[in-house]
Amino acid sequence: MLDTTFLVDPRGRIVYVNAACQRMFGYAPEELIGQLLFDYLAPDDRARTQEEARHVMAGCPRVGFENRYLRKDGRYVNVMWSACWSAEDQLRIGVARDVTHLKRTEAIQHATYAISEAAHNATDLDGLLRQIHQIVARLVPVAGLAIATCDRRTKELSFSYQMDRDGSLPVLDEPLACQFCAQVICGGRPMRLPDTMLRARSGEALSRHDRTGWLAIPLIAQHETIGVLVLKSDPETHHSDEDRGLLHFVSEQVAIAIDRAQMKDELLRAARYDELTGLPNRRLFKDRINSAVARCVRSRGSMAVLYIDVDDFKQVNDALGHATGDLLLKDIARRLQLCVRGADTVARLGGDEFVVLLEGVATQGDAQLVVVKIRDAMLPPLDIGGQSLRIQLSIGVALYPEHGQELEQLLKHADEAMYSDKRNTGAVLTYPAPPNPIGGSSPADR
Ligand SMILES: Nc1nc2c(ncn2[C@@H]2O[C@H](COP(=O)(O)OP(=O)(O)OP(=O)(O)O)[C@@H](O)[C@H]2O)c(=O)[nH]1
Repeated sequence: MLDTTFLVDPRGRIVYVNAACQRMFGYAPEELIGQLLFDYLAPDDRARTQEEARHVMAGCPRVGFENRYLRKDGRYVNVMWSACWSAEDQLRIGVARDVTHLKRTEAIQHATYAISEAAHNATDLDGLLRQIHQIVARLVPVAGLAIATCDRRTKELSFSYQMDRDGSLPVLDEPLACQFCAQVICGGRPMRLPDTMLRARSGEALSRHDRTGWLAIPLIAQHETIGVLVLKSDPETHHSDEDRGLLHFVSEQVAIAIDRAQMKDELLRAARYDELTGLPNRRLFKDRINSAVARCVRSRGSMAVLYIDVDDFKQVNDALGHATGDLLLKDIARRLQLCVRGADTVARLGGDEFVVLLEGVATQGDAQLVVVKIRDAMLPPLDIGGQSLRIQLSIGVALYPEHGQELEQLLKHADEAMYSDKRNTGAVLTYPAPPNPIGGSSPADR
């Protein structure tokens, strides 16, 4: 028979079981007869199974109750029961069907569906990784989970997500974890953290804590390894071959979901940030200034906009090359950011033009304090490949509401003020710090 038939007395003791139990539970009939069936139950399923047995013994035959038992080899078997009570014999008659395979298929289907739903609904990569943790934890025993992802451009590996069961703690110390993940990426297949690597870290015999199991599965999307899924398991519940099979299958869906989320994040970032400097671009700046205007209208607040242009920047490109010009722009962006508060916005409009949004600044005098700070920050020359570059900025200020009550008016005023500043100061960009202005550009020329 494919199914296992049990006869169980009112106390739950097995009175009879057929030979099919050997295949399903790993025990021969003589090993089970006389034992309590309850003792073989998965601990999590005990309470509801007792409840179900009471029901059956009250004279309600049932078909379709499911629970799990621990086999002799330590694996779980999923069982579906048909059971009834014989009052005459004072025996519970149960026919057990092995539905482990069915359950596994169901679990894979659920996980696949849940992952694609999470990929669809998650607003960002962080949210997606949190949901993936929950989905994996429903599939196999997980004490903690980490996800390492490769940077698309640099190919550097870093941990984008690490979480223990209790919601805290980095999962594995970082250098060891990176070394382990690098090995998994090279091998291209799931791998358990070898004890030798743990010993190399602790330098002695492994403690119970160190015996925690670590299983890493490469995340492969479009034939490329994009990261590694690292699972922590308690010393008592190392992942079985079946768990590994499940994880291997699910990891393919996880990889696709992460790949898509990364791409979406990148597209969103590219649409809002300047690639060279990492500063907000014109579009994001407009959003920020519009929100700031709305806040000012509500709270009768004030703000200032600084329009900044690098004097004679073209000559850096012409004389020292575009790459040097790029480095200079990056350094200017960095220095500008150091001059303002976290709540302020520094953005690059394009080329050598930057803007700064200073919320809560009401007067020309207050804005000028920041202008002076910025000019001071640009005083130290930048050293690029032995070239000492000095720069000068032209800066124009517009105040809300004095010079405009909306974005375009404010930018126009600040731009005009910047040109007026350029006319007044003249260009003094020098490299490698010679005394004369470059290229004969005089304020009158512009
Ligand atoms: N290296 C580099 N140069 C850029 C980039 N974007 C624009 N530029 C260059 O920046 C220069 C901008 O020059 P302008 O603002 O027109 O002129 P300028 O030399 O700064 O002169 P003034 O503005 O009158 O002081 C042009 O040569 C552009 O080609 C960039 O991303 N990297």
